[in-house]
Amino acid sequence: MELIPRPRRELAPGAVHLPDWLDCTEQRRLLAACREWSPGMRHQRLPNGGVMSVRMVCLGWHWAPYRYTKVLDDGSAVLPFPNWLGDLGRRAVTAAGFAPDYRPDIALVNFYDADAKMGLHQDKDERALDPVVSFSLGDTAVFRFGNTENRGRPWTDVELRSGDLVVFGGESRLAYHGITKVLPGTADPDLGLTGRLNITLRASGMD
Ligand SMILES: O=C(O)CCC(=O)C(=O)O
Ligand SMILES: [Fe+2]
Repeated sequence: MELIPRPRRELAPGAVHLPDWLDCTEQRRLLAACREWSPGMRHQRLPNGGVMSVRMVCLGWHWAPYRYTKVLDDGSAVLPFPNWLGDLGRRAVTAAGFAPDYRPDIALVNFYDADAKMGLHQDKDERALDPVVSFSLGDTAVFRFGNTENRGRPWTDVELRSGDLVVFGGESRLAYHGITKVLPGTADPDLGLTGRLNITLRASGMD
């Protein structure tokens, strides 16, 4: 928690940053769940031959760049998307000012070590255009939120700290965004996480 509270901020129309949205108890609960999911974390190989620096595990639908599947490459089934995470997602979109009838069925759980980044990209493999919800835990990271046209400016850089919520939907649903750097050692030692976790929720629009 911050000594001086950071204000809620619109990053672009339809994109909102709510600092310290998860309290310490909720952060711990989410971290404990991530630890249960973490044995499935992998560095994803991209079709262009690159390998992502984050380690990722998916719930509900597996993101096999750049499409969603129910089965992983090794033939195992994707982990289930828990109801409580959907409830948390509904609370999050409501807090951000979006309609509460949100039914996310995908979570991407990303782990960033000190050197991991995520290049600017659009979340555009979903068939639905419901908002994306993002929760951050652990080390602070610099989140770049751009525009829907291309990877260039205008963009806004914002620090995401443990407990922060970002929701982007509406006109910003297909905006380019990414993580330019993690600030190692910035996590509250009491949380007990070295590195950063980010959990994004999406609605697939698929059965
Ligand atoms: O780590 C973040 O804050 C962003 C993650 C992200 O953009 C994604 O998983 O698509
Ligand atoms: Fe994304």
